[in-house]
Amino acid sequence: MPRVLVTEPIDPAGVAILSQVAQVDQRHNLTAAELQACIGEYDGLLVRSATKVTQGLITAGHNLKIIGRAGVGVDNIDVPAATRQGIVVVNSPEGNTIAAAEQTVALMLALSRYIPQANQLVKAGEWNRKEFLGVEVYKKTLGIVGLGKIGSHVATIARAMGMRLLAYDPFISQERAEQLGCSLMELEVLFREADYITLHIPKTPDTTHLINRESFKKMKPTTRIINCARGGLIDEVALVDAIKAGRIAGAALDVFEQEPPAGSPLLLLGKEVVLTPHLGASTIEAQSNVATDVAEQIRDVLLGLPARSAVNIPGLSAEVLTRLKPYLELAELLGNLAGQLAGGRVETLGVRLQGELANNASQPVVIAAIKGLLGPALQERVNYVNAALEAKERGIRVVETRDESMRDYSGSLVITAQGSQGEHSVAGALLGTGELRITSIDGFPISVAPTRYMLITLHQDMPGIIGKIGSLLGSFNVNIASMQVGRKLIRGDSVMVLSIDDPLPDGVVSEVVQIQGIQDAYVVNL
Ligand SMILES: NC(=O)c1ccc[n+]([C@@H]2O[C@H](COP(=O)([O-])OP(=O)(O)OC[C@H]3O[C@@H](n4cnc5c(N)ncnc54)[C@H](O)[C@@H]3O)[C@@H](O)[C@H]2O)c1
Ligand SMILES: O=C(O)CC[C@@H](O)C(=O)O
Repeated sequence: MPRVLVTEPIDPAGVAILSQVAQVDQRHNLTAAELQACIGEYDGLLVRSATKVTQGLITAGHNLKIIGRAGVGVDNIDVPAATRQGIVVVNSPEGNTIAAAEQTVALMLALSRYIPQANQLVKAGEWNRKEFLGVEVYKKTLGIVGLGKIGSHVATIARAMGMRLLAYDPFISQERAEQLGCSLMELEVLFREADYITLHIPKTPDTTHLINRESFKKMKPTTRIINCARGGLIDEVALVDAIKAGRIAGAALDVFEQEPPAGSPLLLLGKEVVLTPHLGASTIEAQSNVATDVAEQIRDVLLGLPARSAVNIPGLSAEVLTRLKPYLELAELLGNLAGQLAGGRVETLGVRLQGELANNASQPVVIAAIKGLLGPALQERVNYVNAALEAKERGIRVVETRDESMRDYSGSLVITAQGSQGEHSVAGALLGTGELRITSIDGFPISVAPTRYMLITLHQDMPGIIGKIGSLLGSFNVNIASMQVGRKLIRGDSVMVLSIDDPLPDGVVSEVVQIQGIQDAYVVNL
């Protein structure tokens, strides 16, 4: 039974799902060294935001097939390292959207009305009403940075509270922003106009310290900032200075550059700041959603099924996968065959999708062809996660073309491998029964069911040549299961495909190419 390690508390619903297919170990307080020492025993790893899934941990996780993040942000996971190792990384892109948006609005109101500080004083027996004269959000301007799932929901709530909405998101259309009642604008303008600024973007090298010392200079002294997205989007030292200097009015933070923010000067500020310990996703509903979502994907991947929200492999719905699955097998087979015919180093892989395939999601088919090409060299180290990266790192150019008009089969594929020893192309299709057929080799039409061992020759079509090959193989005790010849012209160049029952013994090919009329011969093991 596969083993899954869960390193942070998750909803029991997730554990129940994982337990259907795996032995689940919940070990929540492992140090980095302890985690490193035990990760090699596990097929799956499930984390939230606190576990740092570093390159070192991934390398030590040599049995890992999947890493699940019970939440949205995968910035605590070295996704490129996982991809290189062929490990699927999944998250729950929508499970905690509402929770994070509601926490944002709660922080905005708490900050405006000093609720945490007032609560603390009342509990301490004080009754001080003058200290807590707040501000209303009604008719104030909210600047939303990042109008994705959470930013959009914040916009919907804020609009209902009577706020004017500005947004900065270079990847969102004007039309979408208008639907949400937001005016899209440049960040500098948003800084100048907003009374509240809320961040809903991922942390990337581009967004780190997006809000910095210069940004605060552009804001109004009444501006309040909310960060319920990721620590590090705001330069915290500059933020503390800006608040102390009265350059802005305050900040509410759920996330920090370092979590927990031990020793941070933020902790010494007064009622201008409200701080929560990364609680954006901490609702019963969100935790149930994300745990279920991610556990289901881990279960599926361990069962050999696709993951619906993989961040490093194209996600496929079960319906699309059922339709594409035979074509993925075909693409892998043809990629493998073309690579073996080309021999040597392949520089360009051509993938031509024809007929109904040309209208389909092509990326998985292309990846399958690459996987087939690299399979003989990399064996099980290449999979759907890392195939494209492996090709890129080897400098293999992948060229995809489409031809919807090709109707000889409902869908067919032509894979061309061009490299140091020349170029070979193979085509294939599915029969109505779903069986795979190789339908041409180097443009010579054939119809061959692929088998494990094959001998393929390029030769001159002439009387007696088939007999000579048959006798030669017989003399090596090789049993021929089937044989087919494809030619364009009588007595012209032709291709012959022999399916054989066992691997071809050493030395056969060098004798085959001695036969008069044989131009080349290839041993293919699929
Ligand atoms: N505090 C929490 O517990 C908590 C919970 C959930 C999500 N989050 C975080 O909230 C953030 C947003 O999550 P989401 O689900 O809305 O993500 P999302 O992918 O739906 O939206 C992100 C948006 O940011 C935009 N964006 C990317 N780079 C940008 C840039 N440089 N400038 C402006 N916009 C940019 C994108 O176009 C996208 O619209 C993520 O960082 C996520 O990790 C935090
Ligand atoms: O695990 C959590 O509670 C935080 C999740 C949140 O940061 C996310 O990105 O989804």
